[in-house]
Amino acid sequence: MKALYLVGFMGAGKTTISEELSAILEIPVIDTDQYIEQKTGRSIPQIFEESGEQAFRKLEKEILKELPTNDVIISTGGGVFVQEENRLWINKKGISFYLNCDWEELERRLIGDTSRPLVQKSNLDQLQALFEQRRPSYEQATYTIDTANKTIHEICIEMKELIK
Ligand SMILES: Nc1ncnc2c1ncn2[C@@H]1O[C@H](COP(=O)(O)OP(=O)(O)OP(=O)(O)O)[C@@H](O)[C@H]1O
Ligand SMILES: O=C(O)C1=C[C@@H](O)[C@@H](O)[C@H](O)C1
Ligand SMILES: [Mg+2]
Repeated sequence: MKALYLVGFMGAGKTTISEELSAILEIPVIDTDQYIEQKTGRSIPQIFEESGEQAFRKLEKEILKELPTNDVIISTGGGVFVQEENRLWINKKGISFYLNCDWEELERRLIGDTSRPLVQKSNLDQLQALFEQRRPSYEQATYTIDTANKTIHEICIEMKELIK
């Protein structure tokens, strides 16, 4: 089976859902953020701080092409699918799922977060503007999954039905 890529904004549930989907489908999962941290030995906030966002975007682009493209679930960082080159790669090599979540819910999940550099440096209006700016990119995924009022398990079953 082609790789399944989960895409969407910070807090949409990519990491959480990919872990449950991995257990249901019995295929491994790779989280691009965790992969970059392991590969570089640095945390994402550290990479942003020491090398800047552009260096992080370059790393994302590089590692995407190192990852397997069969029998795997890839949970992408929130900015991966925004870069056109990455989008083209993902949609050519695999099946992408946009986890669509309304802004009010994302805001609730992101308030107080200390692990995401873009949340640290932006106020809520700026984050919402970034979300709106990125939305047309996310909408180019193979499938859009509306996650509102659904449990993680329900979302995974919906995804499973789409690929069977
Ligand atoms: N369907 C859901 N119902 C309830 N809580 C959820 C749901 N999906 C995600 N969450 C919660 O939202 C939070 C953010 O989820 P997660 O870290 O998986 O987002 P992400 O999309 O991987 O973000 P990032 O792009 O920053 O890596 C977690 O606390 C998770 O438990
Ligand atoms: O949406 C983004 O640009 C990001 C999302 C996270 O997954 C991390 O990749 C990082 O914090 C940047
Ligand atoms: Mg994540």
